[in-house]
Amino acid sequence: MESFGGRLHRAVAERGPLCVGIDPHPGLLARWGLSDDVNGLERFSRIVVEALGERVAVVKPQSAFFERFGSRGVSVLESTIRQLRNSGSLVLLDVKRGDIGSTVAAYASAYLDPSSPLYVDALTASPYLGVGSLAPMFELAATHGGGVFVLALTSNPEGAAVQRARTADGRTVAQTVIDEIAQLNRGAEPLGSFGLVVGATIGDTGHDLSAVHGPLLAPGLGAQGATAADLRTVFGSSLPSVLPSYSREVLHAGPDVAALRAAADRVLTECRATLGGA
Ligand SMILES: O=c1ccn([C@@H]2O[C@H](COP(=O)(O)O)[C@@H](O)[C@H]2O)c(=O)[nH]1
Repeated sequence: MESFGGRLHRAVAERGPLCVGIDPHPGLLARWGLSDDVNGLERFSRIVVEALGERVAVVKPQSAFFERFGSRGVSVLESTIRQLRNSGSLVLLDVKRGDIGSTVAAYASAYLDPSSPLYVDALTASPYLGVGSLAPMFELAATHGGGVFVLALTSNPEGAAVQRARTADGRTVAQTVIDEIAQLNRGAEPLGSFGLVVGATIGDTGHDLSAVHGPLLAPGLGAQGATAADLRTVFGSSLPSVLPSYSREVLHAGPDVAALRAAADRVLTECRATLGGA
């Protein structure tokens, strides 16, 4: 069985370093002429899958926008995940799960067990109950070739107060997360399956990402103000591991399928200009 890191490495080589989010904001549904209900949600998601599922390396549904419609919204999420998997893109569910270990084991079953209706290639996880509490996710991911992206330095300004606080040994909280994920990826080839979320908005924070050897998901591009050129400042010598992530910047181009594809191509070209020479 191929690891998630291996599958991601191949997908990026074939399709380019790009993750596009499915974030059906109420404002985007209105902009696309869709109703702010489950029917609008389903139509929105289908259009994104049709436009990008066969072209983009990774598609990242944002669970919150599906959950807000209750069980019918989660049902749309399940079918969107299925459609994406059939179209060939890797599915990264942005759901930021984290809890005590025994509950994390249930989250792991929900998202990383191939028999689950919400089975995805990878999910986002929160380390604020301790990175060790996420162990059941790491274990199930390793068993089934899945991936986990752990929040390290998030793109929102509020994150810094927690993530850049100093621990007893002088490292920041974020650096302890970075170092633990680096340990998990040791020896993995061609790329580890355990990634980090590092916002493209954060500037040069002096954190050392050089040993991570796993994918670095970079949200915050476009709508949150960061540009592809900012990736160089944030990631420095770790640029080759960066997976740039855009949601609204691309989704604003919809609902026209050709326009969505053109927007994804444009941001990919911008990212390649920075990452290409990395
Ligand atoms: O640090 C983080 C972690 C996750 N996100 C998520 O990414 C997208 C960003 O959407 P844009 O429209 O491109 O701003 C969204 O789903 C966030 O929840 C993040 O922005 N920052």
